[in-house]
Amino acid sequence: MKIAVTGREGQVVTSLLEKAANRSDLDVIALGRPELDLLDPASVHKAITAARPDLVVSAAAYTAVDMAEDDAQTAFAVNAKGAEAVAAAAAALNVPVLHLSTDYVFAGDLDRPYVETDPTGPKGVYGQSKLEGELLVAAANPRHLILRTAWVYSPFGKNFVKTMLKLAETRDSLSVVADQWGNPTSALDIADCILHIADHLAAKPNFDSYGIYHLVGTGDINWSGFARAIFDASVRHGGPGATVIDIGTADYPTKAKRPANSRLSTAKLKEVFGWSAPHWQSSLQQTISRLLAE
Ligand SMILES: NC(=O)C1=CN([C@@H]2O[C@H](COP(=O)(O)OP(=O)(O)OC[C@H]3O[C@@H](n4cnc5c(N)ncnc54)[C@H](O)[C@@H]3O)[C@@H](O)[C@H]2O)C=CC1
Repeated sequence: MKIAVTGREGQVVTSLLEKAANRSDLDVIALGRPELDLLDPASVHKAITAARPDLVVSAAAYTAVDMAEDDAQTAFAVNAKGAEAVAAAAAALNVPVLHLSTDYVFAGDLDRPYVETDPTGPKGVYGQSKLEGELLVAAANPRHLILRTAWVYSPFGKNFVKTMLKLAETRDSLSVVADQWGNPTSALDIADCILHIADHLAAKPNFDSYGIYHLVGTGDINWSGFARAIFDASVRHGGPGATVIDIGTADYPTKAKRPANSRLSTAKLKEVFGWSAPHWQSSLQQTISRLLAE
């Protein structure tokens, strides 16, 4: 099976390439700039058509949440029109598209994990652009799986885990928000899930449960609890640690507003695809031990 994935250096892309390297039956091709630029829909069509994949994974995005507040035009061009071009190129080849989306499509004011059918209500430009992307992807390709994920970390790229470990090299204590809750998600687990879904689709040519799915790590925590777990694991592996001080969102102003409750229910993913992610604590241990060994 040949899978084309958008982007070259992203956390999810890199994880997918690494996981697929263990599978001789899979050929994953990463398509990124300059050949595939989400700001240039013609380049998207050209690159995907030339790759002739059996499945397209749409993982590249404008992910700078705070910068997006001042650069809505680029965020929408990449996350909405760019995503639409990826889905349309897949549709033209008559193949499914797996599109990554986000918890930020929700306002975060519910007091339970969000299910796929809950009303959306993004609080910032990034979330609005990703929501628009979901709608355009769904309209462009009936064979779409929109995978909403959240709180992604990995040994690759930029993420909260790497930032915390870096800060602990020079700081004894750190203030971290305690009133935002979510499901930490390893990009390597996202890659496992994508490959599981790819196998599922290949085995079931008549699959018809296309639509939106939530894909996050099992278990939830707030950011300060996540930071403490990172330092506990780091110290256990001989790495740096720091004391975490709980603060409120109001004490840490950011340009873009974040949802207080980012928790996503993954029951639908488990029911339809028979897959669920490991507990976030076990995936975190693996990432920390790997980062500290590097
Ligand atoms: N990182 C996170 O915490 C979360 C990420 N997501 C979504 O998951 C997906 C993957 O995220 P990550 O791997 O963490 O992102 P990342 O920021 O690590 O990588 C983004 C990738 O997109 C590429 N890219 C950006 N602009 C592009 C353009 N104009 N043309 C072509 N490529 C372009 C970058 O080069 C990079 O390879 C994205 O759709 C993101 O919106 C959803 C929820 C949380």
